[in-house]
Amino acid sequence: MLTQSDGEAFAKRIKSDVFTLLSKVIDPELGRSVTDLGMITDIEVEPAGFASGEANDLGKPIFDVTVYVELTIEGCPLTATISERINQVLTSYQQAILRPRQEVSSMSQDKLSSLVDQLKAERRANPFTKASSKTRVFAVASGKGGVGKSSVAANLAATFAALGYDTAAIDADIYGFSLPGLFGVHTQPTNLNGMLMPITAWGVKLISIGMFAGAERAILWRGPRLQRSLEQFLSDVWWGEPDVLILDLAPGTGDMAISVAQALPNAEMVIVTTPQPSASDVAVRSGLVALQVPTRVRGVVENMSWYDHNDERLRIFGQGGGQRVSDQLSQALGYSVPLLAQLPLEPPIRTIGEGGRPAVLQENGDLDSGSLTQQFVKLAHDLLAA
Ligand SMILES: Nc1ncnc2c1ncn2[C@@H]1O[C@H](COP(=O)(O)OP(=O)(O)OP(=O)(O)O)[C@@H](O)[C@H]1O
Repeated sequence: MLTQSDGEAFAKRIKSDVFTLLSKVIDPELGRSVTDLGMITDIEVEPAGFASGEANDLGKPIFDVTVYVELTIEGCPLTATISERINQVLTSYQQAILRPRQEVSSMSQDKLSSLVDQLKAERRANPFTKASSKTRVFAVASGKGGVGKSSVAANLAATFAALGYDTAAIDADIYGFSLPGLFGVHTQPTNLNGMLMPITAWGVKLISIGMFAGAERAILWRGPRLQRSLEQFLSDVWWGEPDVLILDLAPGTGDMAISVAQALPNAEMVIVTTPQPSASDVAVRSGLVALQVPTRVRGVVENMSWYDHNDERLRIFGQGGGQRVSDQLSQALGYSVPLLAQLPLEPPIRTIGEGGRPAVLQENGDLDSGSLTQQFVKLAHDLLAA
């Protein structure tokens, strides 16, 4: 039996232990612990008797623990996740049985502003230009529209994430955005005093102009649009420090790739084409941008290379486009630009993609075991290898 003073001393120890345990609860949006973010404003611990139920808990002291949580914004969509994580930490405590309770409120405007200022001060405007940035940036480009550039970007991002890499993706195709649809995102990013939280879908942190409506979209569209919206996505979104950043560029041969190379000097380009000359000729031109700006073209992905039908391989769009782009870019740029993958025409890429899930993933979010997925896994590894 605990005396009253033992009980008080124990409660004090529990309070400090709980604070330490909560320092491991990470806010899913900001990627920082709830204690670092000042979200835990108090912890109250009250003795509540002794356990008499389950055999392995018999005799353990019971405490009611109230955690006062201040959320960064009211109605934060991830409140339930944060609450659940806090409860898990409390119920896993070994030395006593803790009965958790949470008092949830939201931060005052002043506290929120200073938190956002502090977070902003900790990073440069565009975190990906830092010499120490560990993020590999892959910009997926094509000359022509409709060749499957966005599908390749989405499936590649989902593959990296499913392989365990911290992965982000920017839909830089502001006029023809498609990543929200391909990832099944229908919500608007949280705006934390001017800092936007990317939306995580299928393990990928995503941002797209398609996620914004009304005034927010209007702001992103102002000014010299392409350059500015990309810069805003890079500097106003809280990215943390992902291992991989995928950009889905607008189709075309000019401005966008130059903007990307200026904003992201480490960006490596992946050119997507289909086999036919009308796509591959213009794909070569999109890669030649690397002659004007210091960016490296890492390789070519040929999409819709064939369609397997009743044991017959049909080359619906002809053949040779990917190899042609690879040969011509290698020659023009003076280094090897390999043909990294040839992907089949497979209806599930479209049907599953249109349903809001990258086709390389199963419904539970794990990588599928099919040959298409294996090709994306190989592509992901090859891109990281050099
Ligand atoms: N390998 C494939 N097999 C079957 N369908 C595909 C394949 N790749 C892409 N698609 C489908 O083709 C259409 C065009 O693809 P996607 O939007 O990815 O192309 P895009 O090059 O990004 O086009 P845009 O730049 O015009 O947005 C989509 O409906 C997509 O689902």
